[in-house]
Amino acid sequence: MRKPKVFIDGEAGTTGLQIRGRLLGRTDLELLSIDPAKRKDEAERKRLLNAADVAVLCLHDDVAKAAVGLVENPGTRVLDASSAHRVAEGWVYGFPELGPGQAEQIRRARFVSNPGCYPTGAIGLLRPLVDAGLLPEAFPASVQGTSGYSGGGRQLIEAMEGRGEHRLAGDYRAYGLELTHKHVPEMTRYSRLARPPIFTPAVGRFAQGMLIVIPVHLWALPRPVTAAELHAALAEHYRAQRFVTVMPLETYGAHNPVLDPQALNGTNRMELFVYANPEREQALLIARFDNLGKGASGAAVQNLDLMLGLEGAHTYEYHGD
Ligand SMILES: NC(=O)C1=CN([C@@H]2O[C@H](COP(=O)(O)OP(=O)(O)OC[C@H]3O[C@@H](n4cnc5c(N)ncnc54)[C@H](OP(=O)(O)O)[C@@H]3O)[C@@H](O)[C@H]2O)C=CC1
Ligand SMILES: CC(=O)N[C@@H](CCC(=O)OP(=O)(O)O)C(=O)O
Repeated sequence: MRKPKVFIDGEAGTTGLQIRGRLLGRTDLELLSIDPAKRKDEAERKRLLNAADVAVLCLHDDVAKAAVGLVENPGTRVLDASSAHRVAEGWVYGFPELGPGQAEQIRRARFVSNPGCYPTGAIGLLRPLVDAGLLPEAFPASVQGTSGYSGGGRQLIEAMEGRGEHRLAGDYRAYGLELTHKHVPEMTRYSRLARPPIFTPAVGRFAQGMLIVIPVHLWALPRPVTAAELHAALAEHYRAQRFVTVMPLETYGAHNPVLDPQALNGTNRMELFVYANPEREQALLIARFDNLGKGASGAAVQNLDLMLGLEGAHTYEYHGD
């Protein structure tokens, strides 16, 4: 049987390498590789893009948009890891766990946009609660994100790992303070929020791993809702999902929990937590995952397999390249 051909445009970059590492050893597809000396040669990239059954774009937004313009073969499908097409007409959002029918849409789509890392956690927490009617569409969401520095791609990795004058000062930095981060449109749309959340990202001096924290003042909701109800709705939504686990409800006073953002590194898993303080009628929704796993490259290979009908026993874990 003919094996489907996959070309990773940008395979030498952070996301591309992690996708490649997850596909090495796979015998059910053929990886088309570009000669490293020609990796930015447009003619060679165009040839490979059009030779592929699925082209995976691991490029910055402007280059990804131009790459789609190079695809002339109607048989070539595109999976874009960049943020260029996440809310674009004609593209399916590659978060299979979003709701009923989403995985099927990804299976059939010609153009699939992989979600952003921060939105994966925010949408993963908010959308089931909005769908269940526990949070109103008008919920004034605040999304606090902490990422490992690989989320910033090669340039931030070099700045964090560099020496001397090339090394970025400080171990932690809040950014996106102008409140216009490029992930906000997809968070708003796919969480079904009426207004954009306030999104405050931060990056620390650790390579990989991510926490997304969303506070909920339960007392301020238009109708009474408990943290246990939020937890039950998330547990029900993700009951049959392999890669998203809803952890037991944590109630104030039980113990002093701490969360390590790096705990799921190398996996395609995401853990969702609900922490509750019933006395204060407050809850915290938290998502933990690897920004390069379920936040990018693990998710991309999960989507690739849906598009190719190859999903099965794969775990999408990264074992190096
Ligand atoms: N890192 C992450 O956690 C995530 C990244 N993404 C998205 O994935 C995309 C890739 O990001 P990331 O892998 O981090 O970025 P990197 O900068 O690490 O990789 C981008 C790659 O594209 C190459 N490139 C640049 N211009 C061209 C060109 N004209 N033709 C072919 N290749 C080119 C770069 O080469 P060179 O370095 O030599 O310029 C580099 O190898 C981005 O859109 C990013 O937003 C999405 C989710 C998470
Ligand atoms: C730490 C860091 O810089 N993170 C990146 C987001 C990484 C990511 O998800 O990339 P996409 O934009 O393609 O989704 C940022 O905030 O721009």
